[in-house]
Amino acid sequence: MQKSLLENINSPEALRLLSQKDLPKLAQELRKFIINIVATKEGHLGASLGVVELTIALHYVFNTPEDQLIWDVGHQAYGHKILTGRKDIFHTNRQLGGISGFPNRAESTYDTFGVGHASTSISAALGMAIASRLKGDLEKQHIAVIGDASIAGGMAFEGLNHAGVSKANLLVILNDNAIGIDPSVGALKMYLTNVKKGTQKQDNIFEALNFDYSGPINGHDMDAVISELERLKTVQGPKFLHIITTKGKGLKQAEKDQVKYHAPGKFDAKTGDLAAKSTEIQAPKYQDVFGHTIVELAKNNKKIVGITPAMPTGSSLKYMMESMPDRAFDVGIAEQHAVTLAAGMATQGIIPFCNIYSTFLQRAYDQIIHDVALQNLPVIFCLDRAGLVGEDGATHHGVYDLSYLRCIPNLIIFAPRNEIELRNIMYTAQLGLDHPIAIRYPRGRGKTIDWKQPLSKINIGEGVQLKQGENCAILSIGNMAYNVSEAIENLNISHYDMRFVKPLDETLLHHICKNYSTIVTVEDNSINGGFGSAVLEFMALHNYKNNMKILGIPDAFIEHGKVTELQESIGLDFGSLKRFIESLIVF
Ligand SMILES: Cc1ncc(C[n+]2csc(CCOP(=O)(O)OP(=O)(O)O)c2C)c(N)n1
Ligand SMILES: CC(=O)[C@@H](O)[C@H](O)COP(=O)(O)O
Ligand SMILES: [Mg+2]
Repeated sequence: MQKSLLENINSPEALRLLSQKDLPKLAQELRKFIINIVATKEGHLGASLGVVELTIALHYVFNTPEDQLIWDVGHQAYGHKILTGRKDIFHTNRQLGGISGFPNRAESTYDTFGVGHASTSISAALGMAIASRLKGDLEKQHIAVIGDASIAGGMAFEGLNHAGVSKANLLVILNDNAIGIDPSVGALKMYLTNVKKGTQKQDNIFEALNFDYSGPINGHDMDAVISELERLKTVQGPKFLHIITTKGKGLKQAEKDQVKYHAPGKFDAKTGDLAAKSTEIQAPKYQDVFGHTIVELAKNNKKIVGITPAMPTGSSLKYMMESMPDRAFDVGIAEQHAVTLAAGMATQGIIPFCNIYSTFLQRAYDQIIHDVALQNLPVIFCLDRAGLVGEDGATHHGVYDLSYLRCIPNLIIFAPRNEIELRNIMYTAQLGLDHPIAIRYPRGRGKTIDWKQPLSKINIGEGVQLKQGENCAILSIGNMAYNVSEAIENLNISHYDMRFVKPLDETLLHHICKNYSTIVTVEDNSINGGFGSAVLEFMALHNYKNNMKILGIPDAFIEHGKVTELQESIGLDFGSLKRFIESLIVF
């Protein structure tokens, strides 16, 4: 039996002691290691498999961690983590208390920049490179590795634009596999395809931006990649290396179905086959309720269009893209553009459903205020993955939207407690509202098997009572209603689903404040400035002096883990809620 190379590699120093001819074998072992662990522990797969040779070559050629290596998004950095001292704990990836699924400065000196959101690497690497120059260090290398979908993001272009006129010692490596999570889109993708085919007629964009451009080269040819990196190491100023790779390289199914194997869930490490799906009838994912309902509504309302920035599969807008390709738009990783595009459409009487993950909408904050709300354009925002998302962790939890949206005039904010409410608010919004609306709903499955009920209109600003009791009133928002319902099942407590964070149901709130001495709000948003804060402001304005408690995401970044574990860790699971509520009540 041949000796394992990976077994003895616990740092890039050890890697650099290997002979270059052994590196392809190491690549094979690294792929196998990643596949074996992701098969059972889950996580992102295809992206890391695609950059195995590049990862080895980078740590082999450059003097990491002294040289600064920045991975864009970071979902492709599993090989990097394994080679930089985290092999033995890699099985804890994305689990509570385990290592993060993304590079994280707190975790390792090799993780030079925290990532998770796309298109940041060029700016960050340029910042580091300029800092090095200012400190008189002209030897240090700064390398940004960015994918073909992420380089189309506005921030990446801003970084390239600046870098091209700097003298910074920056190397941008474009890892071009022609796909993001879903196939890459847009004119830049067409340009890159033409470069690969050798049919590009115009000037090279990157050369035109003043970069020393090389490529495209085969990113799986270890010797070719190493030799080009060695050459680039000696070139000063901004450099651009274009490599071509295959997402999912080394696992047949992952190469074939690159969308599914971006993050495939559990699979058989030997065969690559996905784990069998449960045959039990399950409640739908919220994303699918959105995806099917928009198609249903759009069939009857020709003004409806759908917009997603690079998440057709994740948002399930793919159903509309398949059935109505002219009216559903994947605009690439371009949240800012998606919002203003929707605003432009709304000025012309179109009804845009702009679907963006809560965490990624943070990118488009000014556009929501300046382009949508200030002009009171009736854009319908569907904010998926609101609340705690689980294993993606701090970079991806959608726990700020209620706070950052609530202060914006004109905007209606609604959180459905279940699938039926999501359908009904989508129906209500497309009937025509005088304002923009943000509808925020969680990742994963709901609980309503029989969710496809006839559509009915929701009165804007109206909350509902779910349970009558005495002693205390619990006010929840969104699907936190489930945890609350379970927590108070055997308690004599009232429960209200307020539904709208804005406008608040003031009639209902006056009633609640007059009838209950203790009020508790429950939300899966930050306690700073969210739903509870809105209720508290109402109470202060009207001089109510009730005993008031706000439960939600504390003022801290929440790590990764299962949603139930994370809820437990911050007292939002039903057991903790029950204990908390019981402690408030004097029996
Ligand atoms: C701002 C932002 N929008 C969307 C996403 C979701 N997302 C994560 S990876 C990804 C695709 C990245 O594609 P690419 O850059 O080509 O890298 P690859 O997966 O092909 O290695 C997307 C859209 C994100 N992380 N950040
Ligand atoms: C890396 C990244 O940003 C995406 O791949 C994200 O992990 C997708 O999240 P969902 O699994 O919730 O679609
Ligand atoms: Mg790609």
